[in-house]
Amino acid sequence: MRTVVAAVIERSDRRLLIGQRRRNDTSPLKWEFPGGKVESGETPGQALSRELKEELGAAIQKCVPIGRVVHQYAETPEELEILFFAAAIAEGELIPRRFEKIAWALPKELGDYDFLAANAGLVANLATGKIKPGEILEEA
Ligand SMILES: Nc1nc2c([nH]c(=O)n2[C@H]2C[C@H](O)[C@@H](COP(=O)(O)OP(=O)(O)OP(=O)(O)O)O2)c(=O)[nH]1
Repeated sequence: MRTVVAAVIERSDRRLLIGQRRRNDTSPLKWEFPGGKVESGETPGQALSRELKEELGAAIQKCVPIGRVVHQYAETPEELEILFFAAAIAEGELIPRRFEKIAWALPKELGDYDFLAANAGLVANLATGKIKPGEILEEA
């Protein structure tokens, strides 16, 4: 089983950062949270920091686990364990290096985006306010 880490980043206006996969990626043009596969020798936290730097030029300041999903996509052989985190990043411009595009969406707008299948449960919990990443980070 391959482990993937992904970050839910909330801005001061409550919007969440989401990224659209590129046309030539697996699951083309689907939306996801920034992140990627944990490489050997890395902790999940280290992998999250590396991915956010690579994908967006962003520096993680804090992260707290908010969910775990095991999912197998039909088009890929490996089963995935996806670890979701609420994360805070340092202020500064984001440079989308690996996404078709990025967006800042209100939780209630998340349903308008075509997310990867494994994200359905988390997206529902964010959209209904059952999971509030900003509050979770503040309380941690
Ligand atoms: N970054 C990220 N990946 C996710 C999320 N949800 C979800 O199912 N995934 C899946 C998509 C990919 O299969 C895998 C992340 O792999 P990756 O982004 O590092 O690498 P990749 O697209 O090159 O992987 P691959 O499928 O082409 O092998 O996890 C999510 O919210 N964020």
